[in-house]
Amino acid sequence: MKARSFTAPGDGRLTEAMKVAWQEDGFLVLEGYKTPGECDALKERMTALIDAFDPSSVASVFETGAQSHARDAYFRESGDRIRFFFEAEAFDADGRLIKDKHVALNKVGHALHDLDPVFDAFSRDPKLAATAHDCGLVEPLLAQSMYIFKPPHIGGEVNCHQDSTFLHTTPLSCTGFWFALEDADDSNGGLYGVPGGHKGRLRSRFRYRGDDLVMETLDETPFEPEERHAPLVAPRGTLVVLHGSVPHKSAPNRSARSRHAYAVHMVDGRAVWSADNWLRRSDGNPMRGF
Ligand SMILES: O=C(O)CCC(=O)C(=O)O
Ligand SMILES: [Fe+2]
Repeated sequence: MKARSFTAPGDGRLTEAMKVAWQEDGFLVLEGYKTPGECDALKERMTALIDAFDPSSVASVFETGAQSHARDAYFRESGDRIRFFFEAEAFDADGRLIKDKHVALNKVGHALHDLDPVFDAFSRDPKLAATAHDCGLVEPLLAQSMYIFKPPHIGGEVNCHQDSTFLHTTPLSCTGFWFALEDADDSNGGLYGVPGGHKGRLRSRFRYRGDDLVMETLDETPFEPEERHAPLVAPRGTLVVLHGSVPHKSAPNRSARSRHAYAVHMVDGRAVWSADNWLRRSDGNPMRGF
């Protein structure tokens, strides 16, 4: 069954019905949160960033082969930079890029919100500060941002996960703010979430153990079966708020339509940030709020 959705509040403040849905479901679908013009401006800005990006400048990073040190470092250092990650199917068996770069990327991350003025303004919208507050973040800090492409035909699946796995605090506080920049549904790799699944335990943590990045199991309980996953149908402009413990995923995109989205993940400044999180920022460059 499709998840419940609401018309976005003009000022970002949640109504009582929205607060109830957020508490019960662990996600909140707010249609029309951003205008078509705001969505298009962000897409145009990303097009310009890709125009300026030369894939051959990072060729070593995308060489195929099981363990690429360059690829690993490119990812690890991306916490306070703007870096470009390709779809696996954008390369042929010899590791040559066989798609135009504009339809070959999986995502760009993870500090667009700090480093690019257009993304900064989209992310630090006062309306979003009000929504973040009403979703329980008392001192919201913008931890990471990702532009997610789900390109036509080759857009990869995102396996079921909880976002607190990747951005851990004590107590847990990670909250995702995912914006559909294009219509997203079950025909083009749209999102799915488990209503009420945020009441379950955090299953794992992706963290440093010494110099290694590891996936540590915290709880063996499997994620809910397929039939418990509701499509989070999101027309362009929709904001989907995701509780850090709610299991969610997205399907591959085999359609001819792309499915661009932009996600900002926040944590609460009152919670203690886990120093062994994968996401690291250079010294003297702390996470900031609104
Ligand atoms: O856009 C997707 O496919 C996945 C997004 C996601 O998992 C997130 O924003 O937390
Ligand atoms: Fe996620």
